[in-house]
Amino acid sequence: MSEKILSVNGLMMQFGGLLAVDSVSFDVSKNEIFAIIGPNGAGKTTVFNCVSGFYKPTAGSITLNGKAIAGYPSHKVARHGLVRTFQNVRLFKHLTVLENLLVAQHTQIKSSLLPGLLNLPSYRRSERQALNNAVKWLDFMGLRQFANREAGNLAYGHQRRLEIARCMITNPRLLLLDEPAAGLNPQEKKDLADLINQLRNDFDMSVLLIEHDMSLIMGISDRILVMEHGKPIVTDKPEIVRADPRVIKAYLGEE
Ligand SMILES: Nc1ncnc2c1ncn2[C@@H]1O[C@H](COP(=O)(O)OP(=O)(O)OP(=O)(O)O)[C@@H](O)[C@H]1O
Repeated sequence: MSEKILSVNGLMMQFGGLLAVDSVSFDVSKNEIFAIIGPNGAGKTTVFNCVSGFYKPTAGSITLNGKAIAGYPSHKVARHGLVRTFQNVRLFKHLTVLENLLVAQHTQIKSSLLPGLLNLPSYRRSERQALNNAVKWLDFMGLRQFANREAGNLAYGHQRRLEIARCMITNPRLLLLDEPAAGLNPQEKKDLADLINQLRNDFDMSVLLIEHDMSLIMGISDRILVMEHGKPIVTDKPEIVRADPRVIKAYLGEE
């Protein structure tokens, strides 16, 4: 577990007079599940937004698979193999479940306009491939029976799984999950933990996640970065983080 997929060094993000992220550095290795935790307002989402291209950091470097990506827009970051989910599920709610997975692939299909207009075999082939891929992911996520339902009408837990499927269908090297357990019931949380582990094991990728659910985090993370007031406190294995007096102090009164 040594090859680095992501390296963040000296990351800073300032909003007016507020330093929301201050000197944050960490690496995510190949096949690693890496979590960022911390009390509300610690700067976790801001780190995510910088890494995934939604914010241009004030300072610091972000390297994805050897490529410097700080300041890249999110679609370009995605093309380099980093995709993310959001705290509030973001799907095309009026499209069907299947259509959501087809649309996700269209950002990747490289065919030019002409083959599509002329309905050439190369175009039909890539459309067929996209459909097969979508069905594969519906099966994997246990969502096939909902293929033709509007995404916005799915149960919340299923919407979350669809959002993850929409990320996975682009074959990411690094998947960012922003509070994936929020709003899930205990059984769905357990299924989510199994799913995250399975994705990491079966698809040769890494996972970076933010989560408030401590039992989920402690159960699945290889390493955890704890932040407080924009600053990193400690980065280590779950059992060490759990016993660290600085972490306990940061969380006092929260848990
Ligand atoms: N776009 C923005 N403009 C101004 N301030 C912001 C912006 N985004 C975040 N902040 C501020 O930066 C700080 C860190 O916020 P951030 O959302 O990153 O924390 P967090 O650790 O993700 O919190 P939570 O666990 O509640 O989601 C907060 O004080 C927040 O108000």
